[in-house]
Amino acid sequence: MRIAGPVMPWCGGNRYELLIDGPAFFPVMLEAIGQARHRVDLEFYLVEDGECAERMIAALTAAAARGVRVRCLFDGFGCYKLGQPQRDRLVQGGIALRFYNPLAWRLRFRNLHRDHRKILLVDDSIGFTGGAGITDEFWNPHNGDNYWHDVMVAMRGPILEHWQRLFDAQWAHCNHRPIWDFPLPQRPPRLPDVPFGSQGMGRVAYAAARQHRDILHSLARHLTRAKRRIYLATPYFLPPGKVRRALMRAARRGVEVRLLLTSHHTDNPPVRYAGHRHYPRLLRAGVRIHEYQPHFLHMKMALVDDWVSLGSCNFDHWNLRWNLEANLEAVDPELATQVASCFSRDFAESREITLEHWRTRSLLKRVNHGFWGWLDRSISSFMGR
Ligand SMILES: O=P(O)(O)OC[C@H](O)CO
Repeated sequence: MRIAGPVMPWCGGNRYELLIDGPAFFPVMLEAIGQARHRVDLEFYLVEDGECAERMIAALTAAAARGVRVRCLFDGFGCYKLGQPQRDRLVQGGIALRFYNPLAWRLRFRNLHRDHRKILLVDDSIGFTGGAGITDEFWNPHNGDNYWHDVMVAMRGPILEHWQRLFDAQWAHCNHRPIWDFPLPQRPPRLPDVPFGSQGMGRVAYAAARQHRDILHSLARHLTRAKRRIYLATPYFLPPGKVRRALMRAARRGVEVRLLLTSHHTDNPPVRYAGHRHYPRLLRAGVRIHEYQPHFLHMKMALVDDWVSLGSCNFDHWNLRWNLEANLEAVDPELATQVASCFSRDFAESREITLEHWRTRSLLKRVNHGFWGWLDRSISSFMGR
């Protein structure tokens, strides 16, 4: 498989389980590693020293010690808070460790290319993807109630073979041919149609900078065809114009369109402010906007009618320009129900932003929205969006 190349097909007969928040998904992931017999592959953007990484390293080195082949592919920037002692422990524990695009002066803007994927594959038996990183923000067993709100999905079935192909290709390429050396596509990829009436259908949708963006094209296609509902969650709301326009058009034709976004609990206030500049037009078109109150909302998940897309992609123009991303797309009644319930609970714990509320925002907020919005626009046009 060429890394910037083919679109993955749909395949049936898969089973999914949505796992909500670190205290739910990390123990399941660790248990899966504990039961590995042949192979564990891990590709993660964010990996930092702490209790969470400690548990993960212990599970990985224990697997390697009993003869399991363990490979870790971490992003060269996302893991900068993973100290040398932990890296040494991994390597001395028999784990093959690679880094994607470590920072270097000579790369200049190309330092912005990041491997943002979050994938764990264990044998051919179970795989996980979602939005989390291996850091204490997502799970600290000693501090149970304080976490970034995110989801991972556990996957079983033939789709694991496609995830394995994606991982193997990236593992092989990461030390050789950088993504920017691949030619830009002449036209958008040809996406396979969603099969009708099956259970457990799934597809690996991925992005590789501007060279391959099937996550975006697929999302846009589903937004355009939506009939009943569109629920979309992202922590960094800077969607490409194509996505914004599709959301507004859907709302105008009567589709229930609801966004789940961050509140003041965010790790990046400037990005939140920059995204706010899109609120008025979306609200006028009939899009409902909810800001999640209990924690930092970090999940990236879309439900369009019964089609689900969830994984690493924030659906924002920055991620889609520079990053490697990977999402599960699924059409499966059980998963759609789990995702819809997750959204319903989160909407109930959110503050809905209305146009009236928007018009009465403070002067300081207006200045922030204006400044950060202008900066986002200016940098994007400088980079030739
Ligand atoms: O890039 P994400 O969406 O995985 O989020 C990670 C945060 O940016 C860490 O600050």
